[in-house]
Amino acid sequence: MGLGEFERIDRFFAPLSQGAGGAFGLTDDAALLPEAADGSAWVVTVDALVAGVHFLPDDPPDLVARKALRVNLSDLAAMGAVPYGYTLALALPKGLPDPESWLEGFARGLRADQDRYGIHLLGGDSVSTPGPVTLSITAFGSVARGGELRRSGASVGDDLWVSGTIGDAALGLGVLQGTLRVSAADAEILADRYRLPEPRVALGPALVGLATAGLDVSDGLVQDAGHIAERSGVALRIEAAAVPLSPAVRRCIDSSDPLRHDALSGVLTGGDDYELLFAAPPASRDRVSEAAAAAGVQVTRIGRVEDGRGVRVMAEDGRPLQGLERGGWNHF
Ligand SMILES: Nc1ncnc2c1ncn2[C@@H]1O[C@H](COP(=O)(O)OP(=O)(O)O)[C@@H](O)[C@H]1O
Ligand SMILES: Cc1ncc(C[n+]2csc(CCOP(=O)(O)OP(=O)(O)O)c2C)c(N)n1
Ligand SMILES: [Mg+2]
Ligand SMILES: [Mg+2]
Ligand SMILES: [Mg+2]
Repeated sequence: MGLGEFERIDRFFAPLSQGAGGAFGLTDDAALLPEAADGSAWVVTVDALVAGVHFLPDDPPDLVARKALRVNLSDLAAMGAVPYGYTLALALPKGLPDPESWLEGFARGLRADQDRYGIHLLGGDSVSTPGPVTLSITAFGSVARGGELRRSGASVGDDLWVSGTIGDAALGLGVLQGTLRVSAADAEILADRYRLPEPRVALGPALVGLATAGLDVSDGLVQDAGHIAERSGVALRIEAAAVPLSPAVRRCIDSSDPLRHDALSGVLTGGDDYELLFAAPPASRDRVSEAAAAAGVQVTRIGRVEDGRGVRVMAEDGRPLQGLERGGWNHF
């Protein structure tokens, strides 16, 4: 006989709440959040992940756990918030072959990233499902009141910046699904970036007071840029050639048929990047660079904010890049 619901909570989850007094060791009906620090506000976000939709059904459970946590930490960073803790709702298929070893790996992944990001599990729910593994994490963080980074606020003349590199994860998914062939070394690099995003937890808070608008790129650079454009009531112009690419992604693009834009459009619209896209005035360039250097993150200027509406991605010849109609992921 395997472990029941409450033994599973005791064994795998309660230890992850140690250190957060308000979690009561996961023995009560709900958790208490402490008072927000003076002048700070709580920030809360939730993202759900479904096997076969957000991760591959046979992805290792520790990486599933860490990805679920990290995509939420990415949304906190996008608001300029410092992470505090999280709750977890987990639905496991009754027919999962070895649920205890899956849970052991899953909890190990949570532990690794809790330690890395200095956060704790505050509570959750454990249920069974006739469907695929499904989980939802709600993450809490804090930001100086009024300092939160919104999608609105970009002004004509601002620079448009992005952190890290774009497209690795989307091409990594293609590699894992067998639709993209690359060298074994590049396959590993790209697949790793798909399975384990790097939320920009230090950069986000460092942009408070510098960025005029921002978000994290989850659905695809072009589509997510569209959210800033819409909420700010401006147009965004992106120079495709300026978008930062890792060497592995550059090799994919260089080896794809120059008459087709498959690899490049996959990069610009594929999503799963979890990089920060933000606007800031040209007068702040040096301070943005210093903030990024202090956060240990590369940032690149990829365009600017203009009068108008929508997103225009320009090719090197100065004409709009074609084939980006589907700007990113849409669930429905
Ligand atoms: N089912 C829902 N109920 C309430 N709010 C939702 C729901 N789905 C999305 N939202 C809200 O809509 C906005 C856009 O959501 P989403 O595209 O998921 O943002 P993100 O890409 O940052 O996760 C967010 O403010 C989110 O909180
Ligand atoms: C197996 C698999 N297929 C496809 C994708 C691509 N994909 C699925 S959802 C998504 C967008 C991000 O997920 P969403 O639920 O929209 O997160 P949010 O924008 O709310 O942060 C992408 C790019 C994937 N990550 N994994
Ligand atoms: Mg979301
Ligand atoms: Mg987001
Ligand atoms: Mg989305």
